[in-house]
Amino acid sequence: MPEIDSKNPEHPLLPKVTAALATVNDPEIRRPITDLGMVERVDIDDAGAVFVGILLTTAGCPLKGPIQADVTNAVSAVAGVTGVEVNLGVMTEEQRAEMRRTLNGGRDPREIPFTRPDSPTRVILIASGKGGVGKSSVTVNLAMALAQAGHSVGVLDADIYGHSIPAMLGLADARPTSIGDDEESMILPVPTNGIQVLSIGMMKPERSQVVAWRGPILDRALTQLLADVHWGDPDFLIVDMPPGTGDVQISLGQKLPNAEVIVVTTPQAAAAEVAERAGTMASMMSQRVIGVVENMAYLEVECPHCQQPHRVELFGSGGGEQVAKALTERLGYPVSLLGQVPIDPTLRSGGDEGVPVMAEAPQNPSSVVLRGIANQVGGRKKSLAGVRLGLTPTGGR
Ligand SMILES: Nc1ncnc2c1ncn2[C@@H]1O[C@H](COP(=O)(O)OP(=O)(O)OP(=O)(O)O)[C@@H](O)[C@H]1O
Repeated sequence: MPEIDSKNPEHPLLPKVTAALATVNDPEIRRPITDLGMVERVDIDDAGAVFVGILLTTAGCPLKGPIQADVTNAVSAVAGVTGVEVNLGVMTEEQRAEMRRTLNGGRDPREIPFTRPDSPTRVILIASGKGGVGKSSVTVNLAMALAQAGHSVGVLDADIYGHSIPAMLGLADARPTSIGDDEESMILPVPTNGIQVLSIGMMKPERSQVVAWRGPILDRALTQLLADVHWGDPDFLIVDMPPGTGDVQISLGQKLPNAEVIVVTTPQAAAAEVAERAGTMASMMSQRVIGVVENMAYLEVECPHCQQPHRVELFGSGGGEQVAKALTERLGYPVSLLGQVPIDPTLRSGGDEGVPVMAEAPQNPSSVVLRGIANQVGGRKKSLAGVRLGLTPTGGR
């Protein structure tokens, strides 16, 4: 733990106050503020009044309010403390560099942490053949269901054309915090609904701007989103891919050869055929397709005659099954249909309003199916099969 200055280091309350401060996590980094060098000083007077000096990474830190409140609450709860004053300051460039070193844990700052053989993170790419089939909706709600089941989850919106994840989570205007503004800077994903989120859309200076990256620039941007971001070794990184089989698929295929892929399709045969191509592409990049989600599978309506719920298959049927079967044959291992998500107006309105159905209506049929998919995905342990162990052969030349 970095040193904490104090006017009265022998004060009997100091160890208790320090221990209380160690229970406060930075909301973006999810580590104790005491480990991060954010507690600059703690002074305690004879009457038990505590003064805490906190250093933020940037003056405009969007979470300074919650940090100040958490510190006040934690210190107030210590027996013998009669008052708390929290002063917020800002780190120097040297202090920020020290924090980055702590967060990096000694690894090369340009290394993609998810390719390390000992990475605990399962990277799951949500892919589709066509746009508009519900890939982003599945990404957000699956991530939230995994988080609700107790997993730590990062979400990366890599859909350069339709980065809709921020709006779906009510983060349309959020901008991630950057620790430092030089070559070595580190970006912190935005915390919301128990998940950590970063989107290509958040890196644009303005919402209305179009991302027109291709080739090497796109490749570099994707590397940055994986390597220069403090993802903090979550259990899962769920990546919303652009539809189709283009530059991002190739680039992420090379950067994340051990990623797993879920293919999203709608029920009609034409969509299913395109979805098969997305699965085949993933396999060509040495990624493993772990299942298929059929979205907008049916609409449940109450029959005016018998008053029982009936399923209306608005977009046909069988697409998910067809993709799972075709990929099983083509890839030579079982690819199952993980679930059929019904059409749900709350899922749609929740996406538009920035409150995902998993938060707003966790008992809706669409939430129940998506939670079932999360249970299937989350129940499996990270497999080391096919993982490159990063061993360098010795001997020879
Ligand atoms: N099961 C569903 N029930 C009702 N509406 C849905 C459902 N799934 C998705 N939608 C709606 O369909 C639209 C497209 O969904 P979404 O943005 O998730 O698709 P996408 O495949 O990510 O699209 P894109 O590739 O363009 O980003 C959104 O308005 C979303 O709210």
